[in-house]
This record gives sequence, C-alpha cells and structure tokens, in this order.
Amino acid sequence: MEAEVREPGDALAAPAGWRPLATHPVGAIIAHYAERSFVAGDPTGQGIRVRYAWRAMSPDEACVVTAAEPAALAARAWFGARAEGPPGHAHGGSMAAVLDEAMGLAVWLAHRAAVAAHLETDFRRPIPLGTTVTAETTVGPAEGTGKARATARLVGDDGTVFAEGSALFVLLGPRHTFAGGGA
Ligand SMILES: CCCCCCCCCC(=O)SCCNC(=O)CCNC(=O)[C@H](O)C(C)(C)COP(=O)(O)OP(=O)(O)OC[C@H]1O[C@@H](n2cnc3c(N)ncnc32)[C@H](O)[C@@H]1OP(=O)(O)O
Repeated sequence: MEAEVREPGDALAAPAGWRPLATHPVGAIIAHYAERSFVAGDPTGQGIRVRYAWRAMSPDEACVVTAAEPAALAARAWFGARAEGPPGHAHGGSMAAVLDEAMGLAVWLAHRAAVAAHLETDFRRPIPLGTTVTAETTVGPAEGTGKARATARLVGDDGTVFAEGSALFVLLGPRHTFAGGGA
C-alpha cells in the first residue's frame, strides 16, 4: 500500500519572475514533448510532477549561448508515493531523471536540440516524499564541434540542496538521426 503523501497544492507554480514554458517559442515545442515525457508527463499522478518555466537570460548569460531567443529554464518538481526509493523518500533515479531532463531542456533553450552524452549526479540529502523542490539549471557556452555542459540542482524551499547534477550534451546536427527518428 502506498504511503500517504502530502499533495503539492499550488507549490508547483513557477518561481517569481519565471514564465510558463509554453509561452516561449522553442519552449512551446518542448512543452509539447514534456506532456508525454515519463518525467513530466503525468502532472496529476503519484510519481513525479514537474512544471517547467523560463525567463529571459541576463546579458552575461546570453553572451555564451546561441539560440535565437535564449532563455534560462527552471522547474518545480514534486515527488509522490510512486517515486519512492528509500522508505518515505524519493528514488535516486527519479531525482536523476528530473536533473537530466531539466538540464536537457535548458540546453535546448540556450543552444539548440541536444542529447546527454555524460551525466553525473550527487545525492546530498534524501528528499521526503511530498516535498516540492526547485530544479535550478545553468548552461555553458558551445564547445568544440558542438557540445555544451550544463548543471542543475534540486533545492528545497528552505534552501536545502538535495541533489546536484552535471552533464555534457552533444548539440544535434545533420549527422544525427534523433530529430526524425521517432522522437
Ligand atoms: C523536444 C524536446 C526533447 C528534449 C529531450 C531532453 C531529454 C533529456 C536529455 C536526455 O536524457 S537525452 C537521452 C540520453 N542520451 C542518449 O540517448 C544519447 C546516446 N548517445 C549518442 O547518441 C551519442 O553518443 C552522442 C550523439 C551523444 C554522441 O555521438 P556523436 O557521434 O555525435 O559524437 P562524437 O563521438 O563525435 O563526440 C562529439 C564530441 O562529444 C564528446 N563526447 C561524446 N560522448 C562523450 C562522453 N560520453 N563523455 C565525454 N565526452 C563525450 C566527444 O569527445 C567529442 O568532443 P569534441 O567535439 O571535442 O571532439
């Protein structure tokens, strides 16, 4: 039997100053993807609920990115009973999945379509089920022939850092098949 887990109520609302993903031109495309994502695609379920948001990048951030309308991405994420790992707490895979997807979408918004090539996760504190956290992301400049690094962390409303991720994304080009390969 699943544990009783506190519902998020309105805690998934975008942080102050952030806008719903669907209101950004590229964000609207990836918001459509997010509707069927196993990470964010069940916004009322008992697994993970994720809501993405964007804001315009500051001039400092914008100078290192390549998209036509570069944007920064954050997410609010809630972990329910179906995301359980250790008793009463979130599964590490669910935390890593949120970090991976948030970083991936952040790279799409800052550069272009990309896939993760390498992903690292540090689990700092267990997340009690029923907790809503913010996934904060950063994206670096395009490097070499087409790759970019990103970081993300899951931060509680009291400032607790529950997990940190870093990843290398390969920016997709004509030699890649992902765009038309059933994605
Ligand atoms: C509509 C919105 C959808 C949003 C979706 C977001 C989802 C969230 C993100 C994901 O989870 S993506 C899914 C998980 N990832 C994959 O399935 C990718 C599987 N791997 C591959 O398909 C290929 O390995 C990959 C496309 C990533 C790279 O193959 P390539 O043949 O294009 O790259 P190549 O091997 O030539 O390497 C390109 C550069 O990346 C570097 N690189 C590649 N893999 C690396 C690696 N694992 N570690 C470190 N560096 C790596 C490589 O050294 C090189 O550096 P340089 O440009 O400096 O020479």
